[in-house]
Amino acid sequence: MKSKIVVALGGNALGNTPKEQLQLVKNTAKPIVDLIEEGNDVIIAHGNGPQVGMINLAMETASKSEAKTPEMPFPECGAMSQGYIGYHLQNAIREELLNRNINKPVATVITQVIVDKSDRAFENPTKPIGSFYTEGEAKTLTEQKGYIMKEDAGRGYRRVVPSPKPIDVAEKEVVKTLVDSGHVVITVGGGGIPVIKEGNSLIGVDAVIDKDFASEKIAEILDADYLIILTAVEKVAINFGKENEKWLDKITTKEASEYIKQGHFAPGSMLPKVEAAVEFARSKKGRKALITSLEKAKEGIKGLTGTLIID
Ligand SMILES: Nc1ncnc2c1ncn2[C@@H]1O[C@H](COP(=O)(O)OP(=O)(O)O)[C@@H](O)[C@H]1O
Ligand SMILES: NC(=O)OP(=O)(O)O
Repeated sequence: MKSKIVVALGGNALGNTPKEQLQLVKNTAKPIVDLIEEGNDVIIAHGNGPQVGMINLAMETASKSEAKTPEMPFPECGAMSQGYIGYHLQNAIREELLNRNINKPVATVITQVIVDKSDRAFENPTKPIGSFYTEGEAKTLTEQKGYIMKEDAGRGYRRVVPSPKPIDVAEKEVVKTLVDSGHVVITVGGGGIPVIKEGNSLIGVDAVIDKDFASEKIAEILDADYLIILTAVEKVAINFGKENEKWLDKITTKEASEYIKQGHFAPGSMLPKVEAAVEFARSKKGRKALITSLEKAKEGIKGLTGTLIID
């Protein structure tokens, strides 16, 4: 049966450098085109943590160097990350479609996502961006650049920025029109460029929206049947990494909420995925969310693997 599917791509779908990304998106395009080939309408969202951090640091370093390039505001760095990732992704998907003789246009929509300027997240930066650093390097970055650095799920230190919740998608009508006319759309890249609404103006703010929450928002707006969050693990686990680790096949939103309360999911990594999945599955009868790996997406949608979250 044909479904409308929002696919959220994690860090492993894109890598950390332009060279790595250009290579990795070729693989990323395959499971996406598998879903399209089976007749589904597919909308693609993706993260931008490493990329927006890289762009911001590079622009800041260049502006303070002898080159004296203009200072680049943070929201513009977010927009650059959407364009750069979208460019690679749309070309890879276009090529994979053509290789399978599927004639479908692919486009990236530069997407702004409206946030609340009084969101408490602005007072408590939590979203990791950029590269990983040692504790010593992190201290130096705080001293030299004033960055707030935090330990990221046992993987090293990263800069953190505020991560407000998405309220609405400014370009939603454009995205709907494109999807309804059979186009493959890449949208809410990096969670969308965070903006606040002031009268008729949309004003960019220094933040990074979590792509799992933004993907959930656009999936609701588009009345999608499925939210598929693709990451580095095939399934979600309770007691992750412990002796009594248990991989989950199918859970209800009630069970998932209980596991969230018990602290089974790492903040900034698995927690937003499970929270977004629960929100989507609860938003309308029949909606389902699936968390699985990029490689297993095709099997996952057939119900053969992954963690399915239903209400
Ligand atoms: N309970 C859990 N079950 C499975 N994976 C978990 C869990 N808690 C933390 N993780 C880790 O979270 C990672 C996914 O988060 P992350 O790498 O930040 O996501 P993204 O794919 O969006 O970049 C997994 O690869 C895994 O290492
Ligand atoms: N914007 C965002 O959520 O990026 P990551 O998935 O790379 O953290």
